[in-house]
Amino acid sequence: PNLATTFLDLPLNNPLMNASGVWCSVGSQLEALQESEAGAMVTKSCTLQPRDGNPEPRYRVLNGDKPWGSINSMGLPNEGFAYYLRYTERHDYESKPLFISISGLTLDDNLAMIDGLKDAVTPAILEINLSCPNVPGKAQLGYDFDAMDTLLAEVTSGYGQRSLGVKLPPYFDIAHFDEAAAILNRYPTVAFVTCINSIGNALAIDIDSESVIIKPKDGFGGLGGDYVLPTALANVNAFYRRCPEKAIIGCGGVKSGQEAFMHILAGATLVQMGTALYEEGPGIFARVKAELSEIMEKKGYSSLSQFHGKLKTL
Ligand SMILES: O=C(O)c1[nH]c(=O)[nH]c(=O)c1I
Repeated sequence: PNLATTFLDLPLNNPLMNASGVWCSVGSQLEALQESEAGAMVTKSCTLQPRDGNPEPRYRVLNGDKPWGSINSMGLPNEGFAYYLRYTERHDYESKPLFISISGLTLDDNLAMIDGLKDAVTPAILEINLSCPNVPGKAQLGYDFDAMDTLLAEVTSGYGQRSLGVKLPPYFDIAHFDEAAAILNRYPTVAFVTCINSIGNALAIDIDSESVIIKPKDGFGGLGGDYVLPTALANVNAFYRRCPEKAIIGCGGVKSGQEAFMHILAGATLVQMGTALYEEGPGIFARVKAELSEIMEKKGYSSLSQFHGKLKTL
């Protein structure tokens, strides 16, 4: 089977990539992704200035030996926009496409980063993060539809005719799928939607210590991993159905070829891995590629397009 695909007219050897935030904050990690079997890669969401982020412990896998997922409240630690812009200038675009993720603390910061990017001669693809759940005092833009609309109006005009994408939080209500999609569909240069970011503000408890397990925010943090797969699949399919002109990138609960296959069936063109990559490292891409290929072989599919978005209903 052939795992090759295209995204915004760019060729990819396979649909797998990292989720922003995982294994992509510093040069050594970015180089490891560059060397890995990932079909594409994305940088850690950045702010205009470097940030330390929240106090540790701020990431934990949940339920010890049999982890069902992760909880994190990193707090947007990153090396600052200039660092990632420099990486976009030294990335090997022949080997795989690069996405750059921005998550400005203010609209002005987002516009300043957009300004820095729009003149850059790099073919990096912009993914704007509207869904960081862990910056104390900063509500998620993805849950404030007016603010999201205003940001998209400003950002798309600042970015001109260049295509870009948004990283959305999970929604849990059909009316919210409808409203978010209606906003996105008013911005034709928003060429893709990445669903989902972590399920925000979950709480993990350790009964031996009778305590929370991460330090920031009294233990509240974003949930990833197996826990979020059904919600991720729903968001991928909801936006796939509602935004026929846009590509969907699936993220959430992918740890093997099985979940990658589900995301593609639900409408994802590319598939991101976060928690599973954090735990296994960049070798995961070769493993999941092989697993996805094996599933396709068994089902008699020779290309992704033969089942992409072809989820059946009853
Ligand atoms: O806490 C983080 O840094 C973080 N953590 C997440 O789970 N999603 C995000 O978008 C971000 I910016």
